[in-house]
Amino acid sequence: MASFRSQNKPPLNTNLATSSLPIPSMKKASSGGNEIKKIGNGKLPNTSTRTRQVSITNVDSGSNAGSDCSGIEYTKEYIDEVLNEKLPQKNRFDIKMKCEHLGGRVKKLKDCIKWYGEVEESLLLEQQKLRSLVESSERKCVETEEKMGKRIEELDAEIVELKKNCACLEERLANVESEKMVATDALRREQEARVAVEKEQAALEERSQQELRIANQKIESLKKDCDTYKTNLKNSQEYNTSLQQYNATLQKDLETQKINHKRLEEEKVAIFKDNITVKGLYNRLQDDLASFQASRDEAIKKKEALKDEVGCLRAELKQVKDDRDHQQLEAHNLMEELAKCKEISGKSSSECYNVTTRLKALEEICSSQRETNQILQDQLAAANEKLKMSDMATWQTKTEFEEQSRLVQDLQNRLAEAESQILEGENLRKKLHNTILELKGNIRVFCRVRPLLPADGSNGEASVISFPTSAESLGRGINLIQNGQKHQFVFDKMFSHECSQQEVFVEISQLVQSALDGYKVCIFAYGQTGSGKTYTMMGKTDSPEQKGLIPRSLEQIFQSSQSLSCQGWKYKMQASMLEIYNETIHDLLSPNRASGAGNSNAGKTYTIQHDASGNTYVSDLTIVDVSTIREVSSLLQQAAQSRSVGKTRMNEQSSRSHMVFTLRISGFNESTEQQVQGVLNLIDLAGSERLSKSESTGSTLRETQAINKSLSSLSDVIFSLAKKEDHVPFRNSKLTYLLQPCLGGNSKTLMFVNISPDPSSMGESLCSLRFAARVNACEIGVPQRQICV
Ligand SMILES: Nc1ncnc2c1ncn2[C@@H]1O[C@H](COP(=O)(O)OP(=O)(O)OP(=O)(O)O)[C@@H](O)[C@H]1O
Repeated sequence: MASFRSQNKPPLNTNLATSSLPIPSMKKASSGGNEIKKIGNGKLPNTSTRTRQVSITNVDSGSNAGSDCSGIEYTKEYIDEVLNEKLPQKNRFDIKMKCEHLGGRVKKLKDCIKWYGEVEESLLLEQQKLRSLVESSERKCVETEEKMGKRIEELDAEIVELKKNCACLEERLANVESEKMVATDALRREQEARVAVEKEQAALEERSQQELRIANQKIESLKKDCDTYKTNLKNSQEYNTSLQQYNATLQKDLETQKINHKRLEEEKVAIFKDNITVKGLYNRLQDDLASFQASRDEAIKKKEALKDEVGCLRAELKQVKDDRDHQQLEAHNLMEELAKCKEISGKSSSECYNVTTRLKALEEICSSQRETNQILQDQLAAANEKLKMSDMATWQTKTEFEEQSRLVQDLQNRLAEAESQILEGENLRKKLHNTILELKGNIRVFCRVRPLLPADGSNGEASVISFPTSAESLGRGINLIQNGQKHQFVFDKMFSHECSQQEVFVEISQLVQSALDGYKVCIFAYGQTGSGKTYTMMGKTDSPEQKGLIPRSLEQIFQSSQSLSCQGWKYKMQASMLEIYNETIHDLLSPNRASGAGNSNAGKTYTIQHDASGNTYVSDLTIVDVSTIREVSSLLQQAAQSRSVGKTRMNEQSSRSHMVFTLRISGFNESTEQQVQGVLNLIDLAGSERLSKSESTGSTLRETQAINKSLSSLSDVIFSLAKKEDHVPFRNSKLTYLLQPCLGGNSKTLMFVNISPDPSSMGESLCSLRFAARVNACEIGVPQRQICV
């Protein structure tokens, strides 16, 4: 500040110096011939107390023109001298001299006055200049002060800032100092430790010297042993080679097991078909048997009726015979009576007539009785014939029935045998399937390429996807050509565009079956939008051939649970369905949603929780008990209607959310008291897509961003698992947190990567395939069965 002031202060003395009036010096005037002596103290007369010097040399010489005062310095002493100058005594009375003397003095004084006038004038001028200088200086001073004020304010602010910084630095200093103290402590401790270590080192060195000596001795002995070791090493190498061979054999065994597995699968399918045929035959025979039994019962009934009829006829016949006998007896009596009458001809003719009439009547009755008897005899014969026939039919039916029963028994035995074979095969299948999964220890990946659609706008000729035919990647590989460069990928299974929904399902049916055996199973479909994820998972429910994996899996689960009931298994199943839309969970089975009340589940938290045994729960989610495929189908329909679907440039009916279907299966075996807890998670992910390609805007853009974010969280989790990092970022998105138990290790997980064959989608297809290849290489551990006895 001080220096600033000094820099900006106007140089006041500069002007004064140039215009300074020197005090008259004691020089002698060069002209005028008057000798001037030093007078007074060299100061101006009382007019000024200033010590400024007045010099005649600085007065304009022009102003002294006509006077002879140039070169004279008019000091006070000089004026006093002129004033006090006395006339010389000798000329006191000389008037002329006196006049001359006075004239000279007057002239000197006049010169002096003139000089002073000029000096005054110049001083006034000087004063004016100085005033204007002072004013300008004052103005400058004011300006400078203003500037300085502003600067002071700025500097004050800077000071405040600096003070803050200072406080901050002080704080840091304090921290640093405390750290320094800690470090000093640590250093001290380290130094102590170092001293201790040094001591120890010294002791160790001593000991090591000793040990070195011993070691040298040992080396000697070891050298001897070395030869022995070399021999052992050779043996070990041979052993290693044999182990490698054994490993190769195991690999071959695994391959054989796989082939066996496949064969068993085929056998199982054949047995299943046989079983179905036998069951059909059995059912037909059962129907036949039932109809035979019915006809036998009918025949027995008929026989009984006929027997009754024959009994009746026999009773009737007996009655008729009795009547006839009675009539014959009566006729006989009458005949005897007639004979007696004829003998007694003396009796009246009228009596005779009566007897004759009665006889005739009796004969008539008798003949009619005979006719009736004949009819009854015929009827009886016919009834006997019928009975005979009926007996024969009954015997025939009985024989047929016995034959059928034998056949049924035979079929039942065959069925039981087939079922036990199926059971054995099933157990073997489970064992092989689990062994394969344990050997693989990773997420399995199946790839599916959808057919070209008219909407793709490309023709098949421009095909950029091909399937290798080499032995090792047949049915597993896919080649993709982009910009003339070929990219090759191999997965666990490859489904070309020609594969039907049933062919795809056959490959996952064992996995689905594992859910009934108490495993956690997770199947999810990944791929760009419009690549066929929803088609693969849900399919077209209105067409039986195009049903997707979800309905087919559920059908299989219900069928198997029914067939396992003969082994004592009873299952309870609970279904739930949710979607994750814009990082928010929505309950797809909520009654409010179904009733079209929109998302009126406000207040529901839907938080994801995992328990200690790796089961996942979502609070407030609707869970429905299901026991038939029909119930589940209606739930699937309800959920499909509730799901958030939109139209993008890439897909007319694009799923804008991740849909998760969960079926919890609790099984209990009454005979073995075994209990299993399986979970089947079937997930249709939202499509990955590039913002630029999808041309999304507004809310669709937000949806797309949310989808891409959660899919990128999924890939972060997968890559973190692949790198076996300590921290896996499961909590970065709702999707990954929900799938944590499936991705984290103890479940059987399968990913479908869906690919579009459209050449314009090759960029996305390549990204999807690369991601899938990383997923396939990701080891997540061995799945565990949830079982308790
Ligand atoms: N294997 C296939 N056979 C016949 N048509 C298929 C097949 N896969 C997909 N499609 C058809 O392709 C179209 C898009 O399929 P889909 O809706 O399943 O794709 P997506 O991957 O689920 O899309 P988004 O992620 O947008 O929901 C549908 O019309 C579907 O019927």
